[in-house]
Amino acid sequence: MHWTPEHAQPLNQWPEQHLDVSSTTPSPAHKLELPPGGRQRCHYAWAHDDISALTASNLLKRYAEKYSGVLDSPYERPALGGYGDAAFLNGAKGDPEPWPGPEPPYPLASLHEGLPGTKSGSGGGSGGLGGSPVLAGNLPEPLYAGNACGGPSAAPEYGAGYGGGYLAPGYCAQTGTALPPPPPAALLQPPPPPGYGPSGPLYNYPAGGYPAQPGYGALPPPPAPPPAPYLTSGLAAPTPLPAPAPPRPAPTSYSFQAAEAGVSLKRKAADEGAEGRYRKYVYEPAKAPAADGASYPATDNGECRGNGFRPKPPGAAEEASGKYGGGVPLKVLGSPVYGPQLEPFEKFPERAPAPATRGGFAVPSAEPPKGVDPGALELVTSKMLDCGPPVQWADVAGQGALKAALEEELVWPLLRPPAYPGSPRPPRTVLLFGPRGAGKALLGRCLATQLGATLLRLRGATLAAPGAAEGAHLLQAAFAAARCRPPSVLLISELDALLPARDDGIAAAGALQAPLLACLDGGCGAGADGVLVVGTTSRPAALDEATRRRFALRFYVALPDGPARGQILQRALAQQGCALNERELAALVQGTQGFSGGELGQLCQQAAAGAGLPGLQRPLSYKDLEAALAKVGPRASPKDLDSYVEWDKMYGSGH
Ligand SMILES: Nc1ncnc2c1ncn2[C@@H]1O[C@H](COP(=O)(O)OP(=O)(O)OP(=O)(O)O)[C@@H](O)[C@H]1O
Ligand SMILES: [Mg+2]
Repeated sequence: MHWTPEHAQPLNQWPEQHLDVSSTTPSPAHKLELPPGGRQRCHYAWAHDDISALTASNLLKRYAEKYSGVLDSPYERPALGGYGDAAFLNGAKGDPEPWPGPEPPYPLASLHEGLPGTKSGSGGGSGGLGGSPVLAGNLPEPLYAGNACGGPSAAPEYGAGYGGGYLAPGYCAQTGTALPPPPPAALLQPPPPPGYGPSGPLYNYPAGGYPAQPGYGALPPPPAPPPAPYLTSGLAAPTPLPAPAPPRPAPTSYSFQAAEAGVSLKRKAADEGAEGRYRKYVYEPAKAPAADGASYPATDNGECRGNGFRPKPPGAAEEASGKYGGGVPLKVLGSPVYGPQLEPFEKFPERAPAPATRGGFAVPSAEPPKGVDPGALELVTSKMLDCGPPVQWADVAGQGALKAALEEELVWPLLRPPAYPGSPRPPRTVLLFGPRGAGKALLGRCLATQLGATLLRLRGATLAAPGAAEGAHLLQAAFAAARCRPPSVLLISELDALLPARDDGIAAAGALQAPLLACLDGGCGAGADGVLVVGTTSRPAALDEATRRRFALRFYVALPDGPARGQILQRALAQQGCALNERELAALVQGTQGFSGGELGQLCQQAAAGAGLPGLQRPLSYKDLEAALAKVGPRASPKDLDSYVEWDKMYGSGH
């Protein structure tokens, strides 16, 4: 880069051509800033305040080049210190007048005046400042593109805010700090790595841009970095971020739901139109019994199996209409195969037979009990063993809450194996108290059926009749027989007959209490896990505390309510061929209020006896029953019923 005289231009034209002068009229502030007597030298000083930062930077670079050219010139090179800024830039060689500011300003006019190249005009001279147009023309275009010295336009990348108009009217030019010249040594240093600059951390973007953050859309493009006016020419421009990623497509995670919604909506509309509120259920065809004889295979874990209906499985409609139904609409398929059985009394679901494994309740006893007379044991077994038909829960009319309590608190704990070795034992004694004929013994039989146990029945009056010694002997034999046949249920009715409070003249009354308590302690203790003792009494108040505490559960068996009475009557009359209409049955239920189950049975027997129909020559009529009502009545008084309720509140287990 050498300056030639033919390319020289008048120095007074140079600033206008090569500086980004946006205004030729200095502002009043600038005028005031001019030093006295220095207008000629510094009349362009205000102009560089108005140039853009990029232009000033490029100008600095250019000056640096010129410094470098001077240093590289073949002429006798003065010492670097001989080009002191003060002397050189002020245009007066040897001018010792220092600039006031800490950093020298750019008095361009004085600079040109002091250029040695302009005076010598020798070819190959150093790059004096007057040779800047030549330098601009010789420099590669990209290096100086856009600058005020050689570029076609003056910093087009800057907005209006950088054009000089941002200066406030009262702005005072900082002559010493406007544009500090960078040290030439810094310019001579090797360029830093690409992408690194003075503000490297700020603009040191990764080559590929920032990766998109998961879960968010494309990041908005960061603000474009300014063109780094102070970067050296060899620095690479910051890597621009890639173009904003196209907008993310709509989330597809709901495509399944959307597709399903389309199908399900269609199906829903069809089902609702065809089946209405029952669209969720479908007839389940009968399944082949499992190999082990169970009604349901073990792998079938469907819900609501007992009632024969189950939630509609996918494709079940097609199966029903195609594979099983043969196109027959679902609503004409009839009742389900596994529908609930017609319960004679109330809708208490019939339970499955007792399972083969009875948990801790079944503990077989191999050897006969010691100390028990074999004759007595044989007598008890033959006389007291109940071989009646099994009694299911549905055979007991009414008593829904009581049956549920018995099942949950007695049957299930007994049938369930112990949770852990030290788990508490389920109750082995239960007391059922209530009016006579209320169904206490019936419930005892039902418990034996549910437990799959052998039922042994004892009556307190029967035990006490032969005397205390004989009664105790029989009592011990009964418990021994129960232990020999586990699981077994020992049903002791009229329990109060064994207690001393009884005043019916039986001599043995009260004498059997001690043997009873001893048998309860031994027969229902840890050594007799397979025995359940069910005591019943219509006089719970006769039980002393010791006897009462021997029974872990105490349930009140109340008289049957209206619906239960109707069911008991229907069953009893059906056995005699009597069929009452609804009105007659309702009137009969109304007229038997306060009757127990046993008394309702007596009523039907009395009606048949009164009609003189021992051989069922004709069915019973309502009039026969009306006539029997005059002879059979409830025995439990309201006072007695209140006493039961009170005792139940005090000692009952509740249900
Ligand atoms: N809830 C009931 N459902 C059907 N039958 C019943 C019901 N309650 C009582 N019975 C019938 O009444 C009769 C007497 O019942 P049960 O012997 O069980 O009464 P109880 O309470 O034991 O009387 P008691 O106190 O005199 O021993 C039985 O034939 C029984 O079938
Ligand atoms: Mg009884």
